[in-house]
Amino acid sequence: MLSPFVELRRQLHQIPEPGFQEFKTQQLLLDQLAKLPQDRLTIRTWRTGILVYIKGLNPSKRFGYRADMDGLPITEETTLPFPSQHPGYMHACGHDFHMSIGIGVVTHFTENPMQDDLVVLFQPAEEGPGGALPMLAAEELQDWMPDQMVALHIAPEYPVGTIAVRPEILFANTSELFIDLLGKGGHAAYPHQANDMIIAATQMVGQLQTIVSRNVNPLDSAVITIGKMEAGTKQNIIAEKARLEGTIRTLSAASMNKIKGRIEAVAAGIEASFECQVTIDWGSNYRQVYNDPALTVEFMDWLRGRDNVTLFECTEAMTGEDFGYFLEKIPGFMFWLGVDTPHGLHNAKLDPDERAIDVAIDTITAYLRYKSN
Ligand SMILES: CC(=O)N[C@@H](CCC[C@H](N)C(=O)O)C(=O)O
Repeated sequence: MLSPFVELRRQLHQIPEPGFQEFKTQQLLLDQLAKLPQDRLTIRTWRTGILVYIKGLNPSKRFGYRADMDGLPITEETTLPFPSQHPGYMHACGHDFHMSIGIGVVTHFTENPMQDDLVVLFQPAEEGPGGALPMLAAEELQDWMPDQMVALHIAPEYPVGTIAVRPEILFANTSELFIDLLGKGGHAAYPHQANDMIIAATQMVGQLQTIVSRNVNPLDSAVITIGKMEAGTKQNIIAEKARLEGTIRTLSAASMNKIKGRIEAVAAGIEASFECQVTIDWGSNYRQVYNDPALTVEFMDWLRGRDNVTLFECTEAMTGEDFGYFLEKIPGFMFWLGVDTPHGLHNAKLDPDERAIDVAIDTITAYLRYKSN
């Protein structure tokens, strides 16, 4: 017999939706919350997100757990019997897990209240454009602001039962990167009368790859990835336009500024050498996920005393997370939850082990109860 939270994860898995369009997801979660005893619950919605307040027995603090809600534009290639029903979209970053764990935590505390209050936030648009910052500013959250926050992210590389975490930086600073190149289109047979943006864009991709290798201190990790490239209309037409889409990751704000400066310099060089126009849009930017050192060390010590989980002190990762914005305002931490699958995050074959859902619910509820007493 499946746990109700695994059952919910399977339902959520079938309806991945883009950021701020999580309409079916929101409704499914609201339906689930409506089935719970309501005496300790207050529920608010904000855009496609949900805020849930669970009143404690004798509260002096307010804890927070955050789950993100959106899916990714990936066509699923798993062999699961409950695949995505939304063509071209998939929960390939584990947000279906994060949400079902959130409902598990709410369910636990509505049935077995702790001393303190708890706010569980279902936050839209983590993959972009970013829901954390506007949710933090939302009127609906102001009188429910937690004193301490916790969140998790599934980790394909660790076995089920592993929790990986570290004090201080866990995830990188991020900036999206959108580059539009505008030249002059023309006939394939008359290249001298045109400015070919396919050549300009491919040269630019090559030059961007020199920034991390030549301009950033090798001991200060950084990444520039171009994940999408678009240009041209037909094989015998010289492309007037090209577009590059990517992301920048750094472990320091200073490196982010330096990289952005270098990208602008590369763009100016491309403009001069190809007689074209290059426009840069930095899209959405996320702050690093900075785990509060004292709370994280305390959590790690507490984990060492538990026999159903193995603690692993990990290194920083170049992934991004807008949960960093919560941690900038509210002390807390994020941790990795082992889900043991050979396929990484953002992979069309990602198939996390569902046994991790109960491990997470059990760990978070026990930790919050420990902190609340
Ligand atoms: C955990 C994870 O995979 N998060 C995403 C966050 C994306 C931020 C933004 N859209 C960007 O691409 O910069 C990630 O790609 O790390």
